[in-house]
Amino acid sequence: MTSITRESVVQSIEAILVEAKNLSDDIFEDQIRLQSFQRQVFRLKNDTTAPLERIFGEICFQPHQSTAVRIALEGGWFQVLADGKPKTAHDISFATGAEVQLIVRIMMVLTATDVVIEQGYQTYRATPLTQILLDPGWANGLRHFFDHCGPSLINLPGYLKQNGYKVPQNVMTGPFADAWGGRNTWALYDAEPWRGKIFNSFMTKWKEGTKVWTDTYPANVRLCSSCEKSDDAVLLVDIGGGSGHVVLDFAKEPSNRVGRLILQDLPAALGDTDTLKNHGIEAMPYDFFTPQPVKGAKAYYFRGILHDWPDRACREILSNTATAMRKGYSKLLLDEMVLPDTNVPPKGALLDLSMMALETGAERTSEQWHQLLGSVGLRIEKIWSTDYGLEAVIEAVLDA
Ligand SMILES: C[S@@+](CC[C@H](N)C(=O)[O-])C[C@H]1O[C@@H](n2cnc3c(N)ncnc32)[C@H](O)[C@@H]1O
Repeated sequence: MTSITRESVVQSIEAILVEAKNLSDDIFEDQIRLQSFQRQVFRLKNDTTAPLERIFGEICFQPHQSTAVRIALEGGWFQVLADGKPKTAHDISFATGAEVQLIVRIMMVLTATDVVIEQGYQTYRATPLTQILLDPGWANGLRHFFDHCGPSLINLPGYLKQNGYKVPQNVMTGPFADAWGGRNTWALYDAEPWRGKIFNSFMTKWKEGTKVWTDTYPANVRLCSSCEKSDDAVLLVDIGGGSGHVVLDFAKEPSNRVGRLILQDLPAALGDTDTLKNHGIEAMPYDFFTPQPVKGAKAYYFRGILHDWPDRACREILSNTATAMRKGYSKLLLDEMVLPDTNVPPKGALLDLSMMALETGAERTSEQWHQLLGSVGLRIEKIWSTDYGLEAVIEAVLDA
């Protein structure tokens, strides 16, 4: 372990300054540079915090921070701050009915962690964070991770110990089912549809917050130009596409209208099929653990599906697709993360743990993707990727 001295702190700050000068004018525009800068700032902050302080000031108390945000969200307190003007605990109490002393105690956590600004004595102001949580989609993201993933995460250390510290492989007996009375995520959403709505609303929002897959993958060159020219020809099947936000987006581009577009999911997830029909998209109930009924499409597209499942289930899903693919013509497209082998950014690492807790799934490295696809007779032609692989499209074909 290298010891931290005043000199090494000064050197780190100088290195950070160089990184800062390399940021683009709009710092959020170039994510690669921003993440490299953030990593150095994060490391300096950690290096200059005593280890005991890190354990008891940060790690032990992370759940407390999310709990405080979750309470304020559900209590409607962020709504009261929405106009950007300072509000007292009494104002929030008057608007929401919460007791003043409770507001003061929870706000103490939120101001200490910079979620809310403390403007003066028992007086609070919104931050960009609280403004984001006013959006129902992002608020549902917090609900999803806290309410659905939370119990499974808290259960995970005991679950893994009990099961001999092995990667969970069975979704029916995995950590989520163990924490939720034997139900996996999809069974829970089925039994309590309002939870499924929370999840779907978050997924739709999440999609808005990330790159469009066709920014990473040149669909025009790789798919549209070689799609068969006949009325029956299927250009793209979006499998497990939820209510269809991705395929609807894809359909808006006239140059993508060179073949049929099909959306598949479980019946309950398909949503409003009239909107789809109006955009010329066919909605088709389909369970991806059964053989794919659409044969010989140009592309079979999965977004954020395989990271939900352990390897054995993925092999089943992929085999069901591979049998419908036409050799030398069809492509399998996986819109997924491809984790770097080292220095995985926090977003990738923490999502991987969420996938284990939520669905017994995993984020995968390039080698893991090669192995998984190779095991069912598929070959990766190219991984199209940006942002350290956190946005990637894996393009595969039937192996020779
Ligand atoms: C993480 S969401 C991804 C949704 C969409 N692809 C997106 O990126 O927004 C997983 C999707 O898989 C669907 N799903 C789960 N089990 C399925 C099954 N057996 N057959 C088909 N779809 C399934 C869910 O209904 C859900 O829409």
